[in-house]
Amino acid sequence: MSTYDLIIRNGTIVTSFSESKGDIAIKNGLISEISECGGLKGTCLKEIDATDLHIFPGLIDSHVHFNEPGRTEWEGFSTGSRSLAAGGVTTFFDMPLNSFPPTINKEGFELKKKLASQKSIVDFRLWGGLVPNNLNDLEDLYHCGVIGFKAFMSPSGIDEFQNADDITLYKGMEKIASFGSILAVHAESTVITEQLAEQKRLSGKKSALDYCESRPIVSEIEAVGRILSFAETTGCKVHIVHASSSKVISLVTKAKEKGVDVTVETCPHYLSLSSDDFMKIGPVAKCAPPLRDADEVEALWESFANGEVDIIGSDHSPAPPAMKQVKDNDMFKVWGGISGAQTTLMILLEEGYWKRGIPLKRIVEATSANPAKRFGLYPQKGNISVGSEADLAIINLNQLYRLSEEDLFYRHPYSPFIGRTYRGKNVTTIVKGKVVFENGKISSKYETIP
Ligand SMILES: NC(=O)NC(NC(N)=O)C(=O)[O-]
Ligand SMILES: [Zn+2]
Ligand SMILES: [Zn+2]
Repeated sequence: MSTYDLIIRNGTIVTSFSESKGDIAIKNGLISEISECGGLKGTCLKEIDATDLHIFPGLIDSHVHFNEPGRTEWEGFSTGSRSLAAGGVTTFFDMPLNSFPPTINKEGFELKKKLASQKSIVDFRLWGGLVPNNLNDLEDLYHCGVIGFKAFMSPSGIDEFQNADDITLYKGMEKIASFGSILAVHAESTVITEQLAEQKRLSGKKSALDYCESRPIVSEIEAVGRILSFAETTGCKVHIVHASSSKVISLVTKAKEKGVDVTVETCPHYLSLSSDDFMKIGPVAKCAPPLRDADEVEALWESFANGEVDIIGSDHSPAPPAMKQVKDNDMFKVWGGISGAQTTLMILLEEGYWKRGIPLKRIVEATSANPAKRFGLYPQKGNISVGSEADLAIINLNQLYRLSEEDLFYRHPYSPFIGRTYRGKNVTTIVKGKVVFENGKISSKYETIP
């Protein structure tokens, strides 16, 4: 008779391609058996009854800014990873900024890796940066094991992480293609956004609406078109992050049809908040690209439903509260970034599954299977199958609750979603077989923040 570390019984197991009831046995951090309910024979150290609950592969959040080292007071791996665990996320990919130093060379990578290994309670990978003057560091970063490279096409808001000019992009992409790696891009046009911002400044216009108008959808379309042409020429794999509009997504779809190796991410905030919400909620909802109007939000859901959105990432990019407050009535001066690491799944369940009838399989695909596939982690991650890592989120789809500040594990517990009501809550999170979140709490072993 087998002995297991953990058995989860009677849950509905959801993957990107199937949904069925069953039991899951875990040993040494891996899924060692899956059977029909009641079919598992053997003993175990711990058992979880998942009757009436759904089991998803743990989410993979391929886009967070935890800002450690250097700006740990903005977030950090301890608080950031706990918020992910609460939200059912079992792996994150940390962006190469806004940490100091940024992850643009081997030293920066090793330092961040050490800190994340000590402090994170979920699994992680690190992005490397492509910035002007670090072309000679890309190969080292690749050998360090970066999950991919990230570049900005417009200013990042952080002096030590400069946006890449076209030559840096093009040459960087030639190199990245030579290793078979991938470039993720923040695609907004510097020319368009800076000219429009300057016009607003000269006419004294600084409201939330003015900020949105200074970063129109066409600015994303122009930048995405440019990066796609570089991708076609260099053969470099490209991943467009935080597309705010279905118009950007369809540009990517057309490029895929032409054979360009490109994928696209959008974020829960673009799917659940509009520019009108931004006017009402204020600076906590400021991000770049900005929130769009309600018709755009609906069109983005269409792109999500029909599979054109490959990946959902949170783009969790917090800052200290003082930087998220309006000073001099000027929205342009507020830090651009939304805190969303903890809320991805609940938003997709409420707004997608419950309100718009999006199948759970599609949600699993965009939050887990696709990021695992795109970044070379599938099927060890992103799936529930024998031999895959036991990264799981156990979800009560019917649990109704109102999000409050006390629910948030962030270093600074603000969020544009506070006060909203959601159906569907992650109740237990398992990372490589270890229960890190249970019954609405971080497991006692991980409670103390280092
Ligand atoms: N420096 C940042 O963290 N920027 C982020 N800020 C946003 N999206 O508002 C981003 O991903 O571009
Ligand atoms: Zn960005
Ligand atoms: Zn980001």
